[in-house]
Amino acid sequence: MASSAAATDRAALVKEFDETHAGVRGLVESGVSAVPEIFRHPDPYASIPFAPHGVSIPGKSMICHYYPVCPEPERTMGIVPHTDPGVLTVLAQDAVGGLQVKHTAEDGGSYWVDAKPVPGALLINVGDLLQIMSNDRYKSVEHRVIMNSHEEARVSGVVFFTPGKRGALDFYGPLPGLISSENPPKYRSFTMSEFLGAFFKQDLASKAIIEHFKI
Ligand SMILES: O=C(O)CCC(=O)C(=O)O
Ligand SMILES: [Fe+2]
Repeated sequence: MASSAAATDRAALVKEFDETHAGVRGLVESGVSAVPEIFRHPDPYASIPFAPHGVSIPGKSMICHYYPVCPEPERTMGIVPHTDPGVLTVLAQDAVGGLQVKHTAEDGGSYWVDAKPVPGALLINVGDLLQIMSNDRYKSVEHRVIMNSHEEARVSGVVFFTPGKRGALDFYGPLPGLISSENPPKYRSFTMSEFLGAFFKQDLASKAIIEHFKI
């Protein structure tokens, strides 16, 4: 994150620029070919461990899924049951539907519930890392996609948020503030490279990562 001194300097420079009334067109007309410093924003996520990842910020990745029309949808699966490995997932689906979430009832029995498409809505999934960081306060959600249409292809867009800090000394595990003698850690700590290594070694099996780091 930029220091407050740097932020103040930038604010002063922007004000000075505004007062010239040159505007961006003025800059172009005077032949400026590189983006001036005042238009370059400091990375607001630089000091945040769970930074979302855009063009240059590690920790966020986007996948778009295309599920083609299937002549026998009941004989296949769009995506097999799994939990997402990261902290949070943000998902947008079209109107075709097919996403299902596993619900476990109080008697321990479980069944699949349709996550019906709602126009304009984004769906947020808790991932394995959030389950670990919260020491099981939040549980990662098991989900799958069934092929439920004979006529229409399905499209979804998914953004996975994972920690941006991936150094050899950046450890993850249950957050210290949540741990006490009544609530001892249920998971050991690990680096992101160990976590991602464990994820890529397994197939998509639900909760496998959670089990891997359990104490
Ligand atoms: O397509 C969907 O609705 C779900 C995709 C998904 O679960 C995933 O990419 O992890
Ligand atoms: Fe998923």
